[in-house]
Amino acid sequence: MSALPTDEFNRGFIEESARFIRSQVPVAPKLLIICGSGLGGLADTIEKPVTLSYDEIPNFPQSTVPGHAGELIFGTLSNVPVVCMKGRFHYYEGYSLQKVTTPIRIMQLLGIKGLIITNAAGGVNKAYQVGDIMLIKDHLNFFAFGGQHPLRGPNDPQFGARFFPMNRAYDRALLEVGKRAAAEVGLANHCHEGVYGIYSGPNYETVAEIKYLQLVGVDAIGMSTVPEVLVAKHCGLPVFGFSFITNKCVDSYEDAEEPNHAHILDVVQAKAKKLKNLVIKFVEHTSDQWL
Ligand SMILES: O=P(O)(O)O[C@H]1O[C@H](CO)[C@@H](O)[C@H]1O
Ligand SMILES: Nc1nc2[nH]cnc2c(=O)[nH]1
Repeated sequence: MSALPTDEFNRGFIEESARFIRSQVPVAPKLLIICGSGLGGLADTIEKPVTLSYDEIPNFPQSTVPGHAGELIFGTLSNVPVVCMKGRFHYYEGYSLQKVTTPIRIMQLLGIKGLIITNAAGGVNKAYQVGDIMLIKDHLNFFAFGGQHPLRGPNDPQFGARFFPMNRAYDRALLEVGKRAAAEVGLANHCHEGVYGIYSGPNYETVAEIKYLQLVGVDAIGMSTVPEVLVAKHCGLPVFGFSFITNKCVDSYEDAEEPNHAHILDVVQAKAKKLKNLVIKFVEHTSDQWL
């Protein structure tokens, strides 16, 4: 059995980060937006931005992946105080799942009331096209089937209960708002509802793995999101999430296409404006809920 990283279970460790952030930013955020690979541009829409670099914050992990700048952007969107994480952490970077998810707990201590989570993902569902978005209605946590969990270890009841439900992890009402917002920004014909699956990475999937994912009902595959959603749900935060489909997963040995991170970042860039508009509309429609 692997050793537990004890500092990450220590509330004082997280409180120290929260205290530092409080001393630097004038307004406490109500909503956390996590930007997926290449999606950091979502933060450009924030008004009166205040930037904190991850390396200034005590105990905060550092971004190591291209397309993840490593900055927190505080400000407002539709009058809602928000914080945008331009850069998230992944298990394949070498972080424990506890470390991957500490930002959620830090932000909860700062007073956030909800989470918007985004990612770049491969389209497993054959109907999905590059450039589509998938509103996340559920996930398949392959890590948990293997006994890997960010909440493994001592439970801190001040954050949440040891045993907690996940069957409504992706808020149904927020998902409906997301659908409406997508239609309003011209994405109706490129918008799906589906199941996100987590794969550890850092490699992309084999053909056999993609065929397996198709069989078990995964619509989009990535290397993130699930640990953060687990910790958000544990501490009672409503979650809205979407995947941006950056590549079609290869499910045939005859297909010579290969996924590539630089190309994935380019694909996100090409659709950046629409995705920003989607987030703006979503926050506009839900602002009352966070204030
Ligand atoms: O999930 P995000 O952070 O968007 O990134 C996705 O893109 C990277 C692979 O290209 C992986 O990190 C995968 O998880
Ligand atoms: N695991 C995985 N992550 C991705 N992120 C973006 N595309 C992909 C993909 O095809 N597979």
